[in-house]
Amino acid sequence: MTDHALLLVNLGSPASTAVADVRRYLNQFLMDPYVIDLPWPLRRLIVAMILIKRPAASAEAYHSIWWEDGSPLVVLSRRLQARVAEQWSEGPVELAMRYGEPSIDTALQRLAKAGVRRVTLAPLYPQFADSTVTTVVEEARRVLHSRNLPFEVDVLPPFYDQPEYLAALAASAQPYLQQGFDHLLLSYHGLPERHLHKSDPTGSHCLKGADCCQRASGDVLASCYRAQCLRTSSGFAERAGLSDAQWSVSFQSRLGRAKWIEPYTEASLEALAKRGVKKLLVMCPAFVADCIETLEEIGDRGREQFRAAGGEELVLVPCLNDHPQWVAALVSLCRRLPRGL
Ligand SMILES: C=CC1=C(C)c2cc3[nH]c(cc4nc(cc5[nH]c(cc1n2)c(C)c5CCC(=O)O)C(CCC(=O)O)=C4C)c(C)c3C=C
Ligand SMILES: [Fe+2]
Ligand SMILES: [Fe+2]
Repeated sequence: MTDHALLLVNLGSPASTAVADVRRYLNQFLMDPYVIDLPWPLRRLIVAMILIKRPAASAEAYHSIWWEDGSPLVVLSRRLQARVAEQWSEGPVELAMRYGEPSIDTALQRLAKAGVRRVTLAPLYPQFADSTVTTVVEEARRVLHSRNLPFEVDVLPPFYDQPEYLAALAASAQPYLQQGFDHLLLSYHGLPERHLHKSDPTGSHCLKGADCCQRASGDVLASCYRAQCLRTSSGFAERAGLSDAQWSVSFQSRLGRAKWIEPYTEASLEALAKRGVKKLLVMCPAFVADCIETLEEIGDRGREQFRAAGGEELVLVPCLNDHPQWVAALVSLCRRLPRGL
């Protein structure tokens, strides 16, 4: 069978580090109602305000991490696509970005031209969030409908607790853990608390007690990003042979004034340094490819914050990128887990 395609989808990056390109990208990203989940007029107003200063600041940050062949996130996702294509014998492997290029629309049209019959859509996010997974699925649904594409489509669900994924994460971190360290911080992309309340199907879970995410199960666990981050963390720590005292979890990349899920990475970096941690490892398991949020926010600014608070060395553990065990895990997950769209 060679007519079963795989469509890998990551978040996307600006086309270049020019302020105009960063503004265009941020506008598309932040106007997504799954990202800023407010009624259109209010969202338009807030995004217009963000777009006054942020494009220039973000362009500078992108410039500091940009590679000769483009955005790290896009370059690394392309490498992953190439490695996965070597193992996916069922059909073509395409890559799309939710924002910017190549779009989901372009990729699905390419697959239609290639004559595929079935598409497995793989959002490259281990943990569920409306702002990542749902928006990818809904955009694919919109394109399929508006272009009347004839595919059978299934979707890789979040794989935050899947053994292949956790084993790949542990294998990729192993060389760094072996170097010795005082503490490991698992820093995940943050989310506004409001998003967690919205996705909670019971209306009774989420942030109402200190350990609510730790105790989550069933439908609640399936929709709670924070709970899934905690599961990834404990699953990873168990496989890596870490004791509870050796690691902790935090959430980075806050934007705006709303309350985001805690603890915040900035506060954790400072608290760990003040507690006497000298050598800190940081992993970012919400991202499967290194990007501005890992390289610049943690690798540059986070390192400075940690040192300013008295820490000595912050080592950023690379994301899974195109690690061979991750490539094999992703192929295996895409064969084993997908459910109908
Ligand atoms: C309301 C704002 C945002 C939400 C919600 C959000 C969720 C979210 N994002 C990722 C993954 C990535 N985000 C990236 C960059 C980025 N994220 C936001 C805002 C929200 N993200 C902004 C404004 C930016 C742009 C950079 C900046 O100006 O600071 C990236 C990196 C993209 C790159 O080009 O490198 C990723 C990846 C997840 C996983 C997530 C929810 C869990
Ligand atoms: Fe983000
Ligand atoms: Fe929760």
